[in-house]
Amino acid sequence: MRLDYLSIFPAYFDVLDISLVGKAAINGLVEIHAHDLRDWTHDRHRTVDDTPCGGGAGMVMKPDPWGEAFDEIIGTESDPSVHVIFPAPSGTPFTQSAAAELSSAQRIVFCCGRYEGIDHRVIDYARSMWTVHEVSLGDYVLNGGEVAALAITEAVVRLVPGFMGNPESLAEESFSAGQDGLLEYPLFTRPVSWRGLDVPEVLMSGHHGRIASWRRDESVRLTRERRPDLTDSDSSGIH
Ligand SMILES: Nc1cc(-c2ccc3cc[nH]c3c2)n[nH]1
Repeated sequence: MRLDYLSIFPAYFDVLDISLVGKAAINGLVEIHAHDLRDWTHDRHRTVDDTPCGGGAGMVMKPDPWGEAFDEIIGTESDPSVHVIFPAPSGTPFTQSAAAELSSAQRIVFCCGRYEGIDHRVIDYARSMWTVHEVSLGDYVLNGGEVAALAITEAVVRLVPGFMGNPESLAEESFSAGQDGLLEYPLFTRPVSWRGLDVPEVLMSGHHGRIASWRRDESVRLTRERRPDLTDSDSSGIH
């Protein structure tokens, strides 16, 4: 899997060399390429923004640098196997199932906006050429797309076959299919007693049936408390 990042702050992605994603890069599972959008400007000030047509506050990212960067990084041929991701507050909420789908992609290009956003024709052009995803991380506003791109990268790459040492651990995580789309149950480890707080006895019983039942009940309880929106979804085991 090749991952490209287009941003006016490409140094945001240096952290990928440190994290587990960096390990995957060393193992050849993923290739990471960060690019400075200003490399595709031609004026002395390396301008990437301009005032919004129709007025309004702030600045909008000009289409020209994006188009020239696309030409060089992706190419000028249409290819639906290339996934181009635009993080945006107006995007479709990013989910674990979206991460799972993207984990089989061979190429993902992250377009990280700044200012008030990117000229919409950039997205329209990308849609005419590649598979485009406008995604939101959640109902809050960031200053740009970089942090969202990092979060999406981690969610996707950890699902790439061969990345996780123990793929079985993926099955029990929140939102995973193996968890029936429920939130993960509380976790405990040694010491059994810590500052007057004890591990639930059932987990020390060695009775696997009771442990499984306790964990299921806790997942259902937590999901009902914190994410009632998940309790009606087809993937959840509760209705
Ligand atoms: N979920 C979420 C995405 C964003 C986001 C994404 C891109 C840009 C570009 C300028 N501001 C941005 C904000 N905020 N919150």
